[in-house]
Amino acid sequence: MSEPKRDYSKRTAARLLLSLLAPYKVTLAAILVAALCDMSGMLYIPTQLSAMINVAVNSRDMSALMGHGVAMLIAAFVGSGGYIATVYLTSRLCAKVGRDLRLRVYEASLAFSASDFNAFGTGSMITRTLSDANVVQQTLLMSILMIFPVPIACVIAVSLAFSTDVVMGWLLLSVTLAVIAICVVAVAKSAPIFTRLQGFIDNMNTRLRESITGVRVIRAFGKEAHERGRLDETFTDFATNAIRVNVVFALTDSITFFLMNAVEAAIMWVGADRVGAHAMQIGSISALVEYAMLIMLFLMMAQFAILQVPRALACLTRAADVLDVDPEIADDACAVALPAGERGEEVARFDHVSMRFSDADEDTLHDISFALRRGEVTAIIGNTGSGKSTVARMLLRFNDATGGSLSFGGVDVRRLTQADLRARIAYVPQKAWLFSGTIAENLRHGDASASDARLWHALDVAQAGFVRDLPDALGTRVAQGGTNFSGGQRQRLAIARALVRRADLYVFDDSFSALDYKTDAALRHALAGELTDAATLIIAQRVSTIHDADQIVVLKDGEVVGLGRHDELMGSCPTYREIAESQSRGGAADE
Ligand SMILES: Nc1ncnc2c1ncn2[C@@H]1O[C@H](COP(=O)(O)OP(=O)(O)OP(=O)(O)O)[C@@H](O)[C@H]1O
Repeated sequence: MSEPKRDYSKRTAARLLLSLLAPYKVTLAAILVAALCDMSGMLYIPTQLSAMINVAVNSRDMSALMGHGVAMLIAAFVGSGGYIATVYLTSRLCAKVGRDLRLRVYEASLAFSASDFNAFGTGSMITRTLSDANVVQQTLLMSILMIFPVPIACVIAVSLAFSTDVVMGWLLLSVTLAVIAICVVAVAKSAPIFTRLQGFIDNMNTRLRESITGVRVIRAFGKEAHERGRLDETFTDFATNAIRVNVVFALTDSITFFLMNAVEAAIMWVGADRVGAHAMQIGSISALVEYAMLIMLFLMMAQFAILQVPRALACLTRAADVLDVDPEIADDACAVALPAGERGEEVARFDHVSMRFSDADEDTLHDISFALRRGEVTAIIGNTGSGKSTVARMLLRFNDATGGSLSFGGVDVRRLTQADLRARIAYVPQKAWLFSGTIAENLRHGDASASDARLWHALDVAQAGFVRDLPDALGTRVAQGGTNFSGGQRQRLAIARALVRRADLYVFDDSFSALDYKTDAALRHALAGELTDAATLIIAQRVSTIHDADQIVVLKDGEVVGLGRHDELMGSCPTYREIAESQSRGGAADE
């Protein structure tokens, strides 16, 4: 499986972040104003406190004391208001950015072909859509609240310290630079580990998913211990790296806490000398201690947030990788619409079509030619792996022809929009997948506006009368994947879902395989009366299922080796005769 193109340059991540923030310029401006109020209020309080102490020590002027007290109160209100507004606006902004990123990645993945999707893997796509977007959202929140105010706070506090006393200014500046240096080292050490951690989450997701969905196979083969070992290895990789990061955190925190206390002691020590030398007033010591504590606190918080930045950049780049993919199947810029009410007799035509999967070395289909006509049933039969499902998927443009052309309604499918094309086709996939919800909701995937009467009619044609016996009938809950129904019931519900749609072409990809012969025959009989106005394509393994088809395409290793009705093929096509005879020997041929 080839890895998608990856460019871990920070510019891609930065560009994506800017495009995510672009719609929220006004909110960003409001956050800037609120943060400035918060910062000014916070730093103004120690300045006023220092002035208050100096007044109390020197003159005991009550009105001056009251003035400083009122100024402190106003600063406290402005600061708190600014802080509340900053947190509120930032939380809203980041939640919206997270939502937008998730939506963008999800929408991009909807346009992926199977091989585009395989290039990333399901586990990684889930991590990129959910966990990565969460990391970006949280880091953006922390960055705005914890990193963004730091330079402003440091510059203001160090300037105030210098204006109070030059020696104290140098002291504060030196400690600030020392803590910044520690932060830089800690970030440099932990950034690569954080980036690796995201890859480990991918691995955990992929393996966990595999072992949960395959739990029955694991139990049936007694492979619990082996599977536990595989998961244990993945969890241990993650834990080992997470511990390494936490050790860096713990060391940095302890050093910074030590420096916080050391700088407080130094300010007291040096400050006492400076006050003794009448170089500054005693109240200024409290202001300087406050400035120092604020700087340390901001730097510590910033350091925690900065450590998340490389991980968030990696997540943004991983999202950019998804958004940068040019989907293998894309709508033509000059796509034409199928003429409304186009009712030509020939619904679709394969004209010398060849198809090679992008990751394959040879063609899966070679030079296929046949037409699907309105009112006719076309069947495809062939050995497993002969390319039957690939033919069906090409009709829906899940894969494009690499040679020849496939037309729908007389127009090359590559010149139609995918939505227009798929709206004309009702498809029952090989694996009958149902969504969590009710039976009615599942059936209305075929047509959202279908009435209950139409749903019941489709269920009757699909031989899914068992729904009538369910206590909640159409309102019966369906578990994810439809696992609360049997394989045959799921197939019939998937057939009914397709029948709810009014289409020009109905494609049944091996959709009768889980049905018993009697139900299979009853279903085909009901379908024959129902789909007289559309083309029908039935892919089947059993000759009995396609016995009455108007034309049967016999596929062998991706080539058409026979085309005709049952009786003709029995005489002219050895491959078909072999399949039919092997089934009749097994008692599975014509009823
Ligand atoms: N995404 C893919 N990438 C590469 N090769 C693929 C891909 N999907 C299918 N193939 C290959 O194409 C061939 C035809 O597959 P296809 O599913 O069309 O066969 P089929 O006749 O429907 O088989 P079955 O009867 O078992 O469902 C197989 O050899 C398969 O391995």
